[in-house]
Amino acid sequence: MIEFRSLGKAYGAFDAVKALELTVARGEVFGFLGPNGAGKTTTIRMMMGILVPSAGRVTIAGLDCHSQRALVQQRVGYLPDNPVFYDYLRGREILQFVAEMHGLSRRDAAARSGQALRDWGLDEAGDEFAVNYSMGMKKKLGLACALIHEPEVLILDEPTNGLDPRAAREVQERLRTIAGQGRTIFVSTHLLDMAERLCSRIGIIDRGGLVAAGTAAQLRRDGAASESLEDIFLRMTEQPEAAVPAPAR
Ligand SMILES: Nc1ncnc2c1ncn2[C@@H]1O[C@H](COP(=O)(O)OP(=O)(O)OP(=O)(O)O)[C@@H](O)[C@H]1O
Repeated sequence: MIEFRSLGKAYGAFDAVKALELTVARGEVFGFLGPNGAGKTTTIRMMMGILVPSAGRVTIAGLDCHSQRALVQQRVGYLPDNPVFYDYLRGREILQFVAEMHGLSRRDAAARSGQALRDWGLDEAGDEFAVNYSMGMKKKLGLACALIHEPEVLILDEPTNGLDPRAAREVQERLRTIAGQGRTIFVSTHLLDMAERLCSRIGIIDRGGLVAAGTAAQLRRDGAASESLEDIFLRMTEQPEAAVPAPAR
């Protein structure tokens, strides 16, 4: 469903993403894990056609994410790492706008927006301007926008970043319900417990390169059942010892 073939992105001499080779199957919930600066957002932006790869390609349902990005965007729902809304629009109007952009009639868009507000617990805030929304409400509105056209693939960049534990739990529970509906989900996260609970397979990216991919059980060293996902993550993204500067004479 999602195929990365030698995908790379360089900024000058710096490789932000290096020769990424990966296949995500239809219906899979794939967790994309990596430390800060590993290349997760860069990869996701190439999937959405908003960054041009320096090498290789990524396809979704056989469509090239760069040259066929308009077709890809019809099939994909996307939550950016930092969703930005028109401050002077109300939550309901934002959903209506996004739904109509996806080709729904005004009446269908209104019905879908109302349902989305109820699904995400934003019903009472639907007529409030988005500028007044809390971080948690903005993320929920972003997820509702990503799902409004009922896409078969969801690409989520840090869906629980910046949320308090209760809001994070609510979002995770909704995502589990959505995952149960058979959609293909590609989700980047720092939250290892979320990856463990939500994802059928996990990929770990470090300094631009994919260092491992598999189920949590497959990633455990030599079948060490006691190794937590956190242990695996720390082991695979270990930094070389920092050079100790020579003492000044
Ligand atoms: N326009 C740019 N020019 C140069 N370097 C960039 C540019 N955009 C990103 N980078 C670098 O590319 C690397 C990967 O960044 P990216 O945002 O993809 O990481 P990330 O895994 O999403 O990190 P985080 O978890 O902190 O959001 C970082 O080292 C970043 O500084």
